[in-house]
Amino acid sequence: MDVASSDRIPKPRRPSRSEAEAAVRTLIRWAGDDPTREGLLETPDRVARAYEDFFRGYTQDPVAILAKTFEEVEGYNEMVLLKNMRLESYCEHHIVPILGVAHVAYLPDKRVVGISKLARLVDCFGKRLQTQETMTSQIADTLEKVLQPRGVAVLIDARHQCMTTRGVHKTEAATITTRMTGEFQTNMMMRQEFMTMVTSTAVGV
Ligand SMILES: Nc1nc2c(ncn2[C@@H]2O[C@H](COP(=O)(O)OP(=O)(O)OP(=O)(O)O)[C@@H](O)[C@H]2O)c(=O)[nH]1
Ligand SMILES: [Zn+2]
Repeated sequence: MDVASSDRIPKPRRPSRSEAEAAVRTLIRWAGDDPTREGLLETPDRVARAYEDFFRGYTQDPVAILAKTFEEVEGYNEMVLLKNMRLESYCEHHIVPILGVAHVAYLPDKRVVGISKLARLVDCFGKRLQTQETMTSQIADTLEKVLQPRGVAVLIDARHQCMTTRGVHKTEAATITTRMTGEFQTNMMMRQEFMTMVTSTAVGV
């Protein structure tokens, strides 16, 4: 998949800050409250600022995040796994949080990337309106395209507040999605090693 086409940075005109705040006042009225009462007066401003935080991924370039790589790793060519990264995202159907963890691994082909960049990549796609399947694919496909490793594995384990605080109210239900490429797709042992490492409890101090 072409990463550029899957990186859905929105193209429509961005509304002004005052238009965004007016929209929040409309939603407050729709919810049944009065946006002119004291406790709600500053809420449109706060919500606009919160949206800048929730959706900061639209201002980030996922390819640029992975631009800097290193080759001086003494020929290290085993799996690199960053596991248990907190994932914060937002359901594109209901605009409520998707919260969970992401595990990202790759098999380097000469080049490695700074490990924090894997976390930045997860945030870049997470902090947007998403489905879990889409962001799982976007993370894996960007790593695949930019780093050109021997394989990529991504697993996301998350709870959708649209299923816990509304709708079917299945509080404990967690959704797991995976995307495997290269040797993780073709070599069952490699896939199994990834799954074992992800589920093992050992954590460095
Ligand atoms: N596949 C997928 N579905 C999602 C994700 N996030 C939310 N959904 C689902 O999107 C669907 C939207 O269904 P609709 O029938 O259009 O909306 P709805 O009436 O609000 O659905 P309910 O949640 O069943 O009340 C629901 O089944 C959600 O559970 C996601 O990341 N991936
Ligand atoms: Zn939802």
